[in-house]
Amino acid sequence: MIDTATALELVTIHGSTSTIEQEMELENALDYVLAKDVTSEIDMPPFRQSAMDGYALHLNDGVTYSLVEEIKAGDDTNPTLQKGQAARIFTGAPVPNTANAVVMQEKVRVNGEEIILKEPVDQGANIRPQGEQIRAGAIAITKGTTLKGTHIGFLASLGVTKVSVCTKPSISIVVTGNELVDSGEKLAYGQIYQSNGYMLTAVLKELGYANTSVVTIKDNFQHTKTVLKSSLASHDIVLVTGGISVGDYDFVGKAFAEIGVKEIFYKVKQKPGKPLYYGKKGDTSIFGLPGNPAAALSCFYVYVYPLLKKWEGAEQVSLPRISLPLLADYTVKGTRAQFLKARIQGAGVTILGGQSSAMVKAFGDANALVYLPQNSAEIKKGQMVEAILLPFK
Ligand SMILES: Nc1nc2c(c(=O)[nH]1)N[C@H]1C(S)=C(S)[C@@H](COP(=O)(O)OP(=O)(O)OC[C@H]3O[C@@H](n4cnc5c(N)ncnc54)[C@H](O)[C@@H]3O)O[C@H]1N2
Ligand code: MOO
Repeated sequence: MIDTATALELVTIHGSTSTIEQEMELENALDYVLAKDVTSEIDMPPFRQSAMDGYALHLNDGVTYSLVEEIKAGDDTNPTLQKGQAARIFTGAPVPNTANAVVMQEKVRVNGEEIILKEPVDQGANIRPQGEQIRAGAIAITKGTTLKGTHIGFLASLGVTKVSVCTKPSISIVVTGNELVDSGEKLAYGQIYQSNGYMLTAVLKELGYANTSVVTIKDNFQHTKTVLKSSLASHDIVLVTGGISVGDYDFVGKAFAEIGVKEIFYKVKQKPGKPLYYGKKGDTSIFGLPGNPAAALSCFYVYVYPLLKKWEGAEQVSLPRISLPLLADYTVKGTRAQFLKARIQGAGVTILGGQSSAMVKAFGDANALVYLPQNSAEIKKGQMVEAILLPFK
């Protein structure tokens, strides 16, 4: 059995990266990874901009200025102000080249066609210099960034309409088990509702991977081989759940071997997810995730997420990890490394109840997974632990 760090390293070494790029309208590019740097074609702001409603001044030594102009946002006027002259100006309006400060209207007294400063005004006050945010020709966002709403907002402000992004992988989810029944049907004794397929489809969608399909199969060797073969042939990534342990009806590992999947690793010293399998056939990666839903989800965030990100050429492949103090004592069961459903609150993190690998309920309250290395034993309140930040929490 290998340790968690080795398993993660093997996934990131062996995971393939797509070579296909596509041009995409900016508005459709949410959650795609940039395939090329985006360079700004304009200075932002494109002109010297007023940051306040007030008066643009050509500073002199006195406190009284004569009012000669009015400039609204969107106006294309650039009046010449002599020393001691002022123009009424509004937030976002172009500041005349001859003005060297803007004073907020609250800080002046208006007297007919004159304004009187209530306090001194600094040179350059309340003027956003041209190109203050970015200069034309500079890189706005680098290749490998996963585009979020914030990035789209920034690129839109630069007038970008199209971006070059990496294609997303097509993902096949194969759920195995004789006991599985689809929701909507009545449960007979010994049966449970199939949930892994719905769960993985939903968390993938949440992360921007919508090109997914689910197949449910019984614990039958021939059928397992046939379905896995066709899933591998038609997808970039295959996620199988269940049937990967050592039981007589766990056919997934044997099927992988027979259809020519190259095993990269099988079994990791971790809880949950001990029987995790990762292999490759050609460029297609395949995971054998444990059937237990919380184990499958934990392995998804720790190992599948970096594989997806690497496939897209992302700069940052793993979920971020931070160090935080534990808010209550925790006793570790067993010696394996642990990924524990946890909630970061304030300046610390609490390990939640319901840690069984069959129990997915606590994931609803979790915003992190606490990682405890092998043989952690007793962790005391206040001790620093590593927390993996879950996305969208
Ligand atoms: N003798 C041993 N038995 C087991 C070992 C072991 O080392 N020696 N490891 C245990 C560990 S740890 C895990 S994790 C499980 C993993 O088993 P499988 O991946 O083969 O999963 P299954 O047995 O098929 O299912 C486990 C559990 O999950 C339920 N399940 C499966 N698929 C779904 C689904 N799509 N939706 C909802 N629930 C699902 C299934 O009914 C089982 O209860 O093996 C241990 N055994
Ligand atoms: O490793 Mo299993 O996922 O503990 O139950």
